[in-house]
Amino acid sequence: MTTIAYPQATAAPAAAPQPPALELANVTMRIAGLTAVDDVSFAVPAGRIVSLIGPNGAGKTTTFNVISGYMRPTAGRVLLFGQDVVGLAPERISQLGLVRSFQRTSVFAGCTVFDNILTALHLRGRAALWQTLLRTPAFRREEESLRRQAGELLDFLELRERAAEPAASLSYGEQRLLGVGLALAARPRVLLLDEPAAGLNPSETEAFKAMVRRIGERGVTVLLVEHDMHMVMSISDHIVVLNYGRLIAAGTPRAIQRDPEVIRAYLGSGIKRAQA
Ligand SMILES: Nc1ncnc2c1ncn2[C@@H]1O[C@H](COP(=O)(O)OP(=O)(O)OP(=O)(O)O)[C@@H](O)[C@H]1O
Repeated sequence: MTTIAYPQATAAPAAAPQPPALELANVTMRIAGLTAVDDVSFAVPAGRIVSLIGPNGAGKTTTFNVISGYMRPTAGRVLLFGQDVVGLAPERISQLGLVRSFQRTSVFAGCTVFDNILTALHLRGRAALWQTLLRTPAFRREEESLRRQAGELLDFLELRERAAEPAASLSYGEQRLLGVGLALAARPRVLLLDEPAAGLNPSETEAFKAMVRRIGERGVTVLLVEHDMHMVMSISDHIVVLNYGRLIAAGTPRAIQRDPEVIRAYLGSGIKRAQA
């Protein structure tokens, strides 16, 4: 089990130890005779930004699928704040606070940017169907509150100016930001981001990096799969490296950039770019 050493926050001596936000313990996933994830263990402490990197086919997406409940691992445990979530449906895991934002944009293109966020917030709303249908005072109060939250979320995403426009009119980068906004509307405690920088131009990547940092500052734990090493090295508190399904290294960005096995397996000649 790879233990990730973080500087300890000062805590009262008697405080009960907090479980990590997410922990994988000896997770193995065999698919059609191939071991896509091979006895992988790592922990993601609450409130940190951790990246999962490795060459194509290393098992990153499969690991995400196992964590989020889309695949049941052949062996091992996945603990969300100490609770084993193996065998739970993805929707249940999402209700427990682990939300995944997909590689492909998933916005409702024909709706306005505001309505996209409002709809996503409604999915987590508390009003019962009968309250919604009858438009009871409780429903109207909740609607007002959700509209206010949608505005706040758009401020957070720096998309408020585009609120009234159809999502389809956003640039690709803005659509990716909105896609993360939809995931944030589910109020995640842990957010999984699958290649958020794929296809973004450099300025869009910068905007995305800033947003991931802001998400982390709000106390949301982030686990990121990403090939853009500039992004990974600049925003991660910690990095976990997979190769052929096995964990080959885990450490700070600085340590990972100097790890001979990681350089050999993945960073290779890209190391200079990653350090730049
Ligand atoms: N549904 C599947 N059926 C068969 N093989 C699969 C399936 N999903 C993943 N694999 C195999 O498992 C291995 C790990 O794939 P995975 O997609 O998890 O890697 P990855 O690190 O996410 O790669 P990439 O960076 O290219 O997205 C690969 O050899 C892949 O071909």
